[in-house]
Amino acid sequence: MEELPESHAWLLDDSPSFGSSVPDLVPVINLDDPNVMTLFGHACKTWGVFQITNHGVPTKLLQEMEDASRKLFALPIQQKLQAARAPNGVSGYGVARISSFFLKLMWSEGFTVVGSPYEHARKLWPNCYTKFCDVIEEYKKEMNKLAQRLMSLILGSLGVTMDDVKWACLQGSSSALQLNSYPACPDPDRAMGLAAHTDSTLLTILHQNNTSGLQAYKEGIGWVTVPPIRSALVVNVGDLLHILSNGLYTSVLHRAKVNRTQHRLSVAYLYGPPSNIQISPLSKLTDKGHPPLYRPVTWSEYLGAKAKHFNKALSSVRLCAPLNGFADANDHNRVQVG
Ligand SMILES: C=C1C[C@]23C[C@@]1(O)CC[C@H]2[C@@]12CCC[C@@](C)(C(=O)O1)[C@H]2[C@@H]3C(=O)O
Ligand SMILES: O=C(O)CCC(=O)C(=O)O
Ligand SMILES: [Fe+2]
Repeated sequence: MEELPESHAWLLDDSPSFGSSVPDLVPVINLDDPNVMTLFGHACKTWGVFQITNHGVPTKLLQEMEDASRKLFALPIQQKLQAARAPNGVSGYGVARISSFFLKLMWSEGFTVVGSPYEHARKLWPNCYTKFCDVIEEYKKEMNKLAQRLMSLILGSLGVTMDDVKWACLQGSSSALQLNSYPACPDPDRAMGLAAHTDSTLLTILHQNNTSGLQAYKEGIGWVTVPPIRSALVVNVGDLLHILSNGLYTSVLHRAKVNRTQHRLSVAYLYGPPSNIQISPLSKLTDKGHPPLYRPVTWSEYLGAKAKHFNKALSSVRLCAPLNGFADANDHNRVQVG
């Protein structure tokens, strides 16, 4: 394709936007650093996004996941559509589910895995789906282990232990895997890979291939690129952690831009609590002067709120107006989202 179709041309007015020469960089935290807990707390408070190194996930597995994803998106469209996400379903192939909130189309395709990948993988490769499924299962296992470790550090940085949060040690936490593909685009400045959003998770662990595109929004600065670092994974604070920390750690608004020459791939591990556990601000963080700002909500209920209200979902579970008069970061009224 030589020209961007009008259906995909976004009217973007989001300056200032910084590339790699930002005055302030997204933190990169070495998990072996003796100060890791403090560094996590600071990054969650000031950015809501950071990169981690020495995370222990085998490089080979990250590469296998990337290869499996590339293989999937390289299939002919008719074959991918065999595994299309059902209208009210969550798993399968399709456009970003937030697409319905925007007039323009995004320059991307996705594949979501909730639970077992077998049903959809069989439709993609009727005779050879085992390798794909094995990689997905192994990836989910490693990511779950890492997410529990990150959660323990994040709770620690809030002065809380995993024992204080009864569900945190429970097996059966819910998760989803989102494979994203952003083909090279003839007019990347006017296109949008994945529109600005926050994740509904506790936290998201993102692996991006060697092509930049992920941007995070920082109050007072604007859109900042999160550069791909080969050995690093990106961690986003999601809306449920925002609620759990009573707004101390803010869920990060982020988006994916596209590239003129390179095909970009990313794999997001969306980590949440067991689906029917009520999440509310930690009692250790609230008192008379700091009342709980959000009502208890389960992950399933919150995903429903997100599907209905999108960027107003966090406000929809808010109990009282913020004392400082500012809207929630997620009520990104000042940031153009579509
Ligand atoms: C668990 C989930 C979070 C998610 C909706 C989903 O059911 C599965 C896909 C997830 C994802 C990935 C891309 C961005 C996002 C906003 C979307 O449209 O689908 C998130 C959803 C979310 O965090 O709300
Ligand atoms: O592709 C990216 O960098 C972002 C993906 C993302 O935000 C998501 O899957 O939720
Ligand atoms: Fe996201």
